[in-house]
Amino acid sequence: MATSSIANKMNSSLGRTIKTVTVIGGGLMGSGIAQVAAETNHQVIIVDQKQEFLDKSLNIIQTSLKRIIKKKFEQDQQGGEKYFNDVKNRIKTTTNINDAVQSTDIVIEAIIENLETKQKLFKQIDQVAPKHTILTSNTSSLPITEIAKDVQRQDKFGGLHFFNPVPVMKLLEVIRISGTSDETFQTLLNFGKALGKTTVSCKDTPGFIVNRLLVPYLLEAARMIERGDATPEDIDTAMKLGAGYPMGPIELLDYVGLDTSKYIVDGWKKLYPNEPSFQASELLNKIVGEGKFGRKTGAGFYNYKK
Ligand SMILES: CC(=O)CC(=O)SCCNC(=O)CCNC(=O)[C@H](O)C(C)(C)COP(=O)(O)OP(=O)(O)OC[C@H]1O[C@@H](n2cnc3c(N)ncnc32)[C@H](O)[C@@H]1OP(=O)(O)O
Ligand SMILES: NC(=O)C1=CN([C@@H]2O[C@H](COP(=O)(O)OP(=O)(O)OC[C@H]3O[C@@H](n4cnc5c(N)ncnc54)[C@H](O)[C@@H]3O)[C@@H](O)[C@H]2O)C=CC1
Repeated sequence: MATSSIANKMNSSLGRTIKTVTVIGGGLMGSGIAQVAAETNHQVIIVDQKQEFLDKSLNIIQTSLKRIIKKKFEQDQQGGEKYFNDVKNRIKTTTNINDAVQSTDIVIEAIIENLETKQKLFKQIDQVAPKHTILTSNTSSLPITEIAKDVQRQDKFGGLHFFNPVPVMKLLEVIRISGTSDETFQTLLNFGKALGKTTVSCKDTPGFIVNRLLVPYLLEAARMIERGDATPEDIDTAMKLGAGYPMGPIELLDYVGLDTSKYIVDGWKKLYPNEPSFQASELLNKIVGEGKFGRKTGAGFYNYKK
């Protein structure tokens, strides 16, 4: 029988309790992470570059919360209103990173998928955050070890990879690097549980578990369109009805964001140029070049504008 090299279960009493959470980047993922953290009684601060992005983030959270409350408090309007306000009151926003990390237990970075930008950000945070603060990245594809390259507190660094939409998807991939202490790793596993997620762990390997399998599949679907093998609609219908996936691969590319998908492939191609399943899709590059990033911009492979 195979034995697991990355233990996903340790002594849960080893970890510390996370009470305050700083989410950097309030886009698709950051807003979902902030929402789930606030819904599970954590105090949350979201940081983004401009107030308008923070306003957009709060809008995403409010829309999602309303969907949840509609079901959860179907017969209890007052309870629903209280839940909505309580969650909202646990979330603050700022454009000042240094302020946002002053007294936080954990930083979850969910900014653009670019190695240099993430490295620069963590170098800055490492200098200003309190000693006990754990630093994590929600990267889809970049090595956590590389992201943490310029950080002194290697023992308090790890990967927390959430899935889109965060309030719905139950999985959290928890990644440790060689310097991550047992206490930090256990704290991250406990935190995942506190967020209501099921945790899995793997080596700091490209795409971790899910994206290592998912992204090559998504890219091959785009290449099928390029080759004229099938239409986007038929590819999506085929994978939904023939393989039981909730979304077809082309719909899912639009849902993840075509810009983010391109960053993932570009990053992998740079780091692993000879890996055949990490080759770019010309069609994906062309659509991104036209400024169509998928659902979030109203157009991608499909058009979402009404
Ligand atoms: C790129 C990376 O690094 C990693 C990734 O994230 S890869 C992407 C991973 N995500 C996926 O693969 C998503 C695949 N798609 C799905 O699972 C589903 O299509 C979906 C959950 C997104 C939507 O489900 P659906 O059945 O098509 O639509 P819909 O009926 O609107 O939603 C289903 C439920 O989720 C809820 N929901 C959907 N989105 C929501 C959101 N943002 N917030 C709150 N609730 C939401 C709905 O209210 C609904 O709840 P009930 O069934 O209890 O009524
Ligand atoms: N979209 C997806 O399905 C998933 C994405 N991820 C990862 O999460 C991260 C974020 O992705 P998305 O939320 O989809 O992107 P997004 O484009 O929706 O949001 C990114 C946000 O970060 C902000 N930002 C960029 N640089 C910043 C900086 N230096 N400081 C503060 N804020 C900054 C942007 O203004 C934007 O609001 C990426 O690393 C991505 O690979 C992980 C899981 C799933």
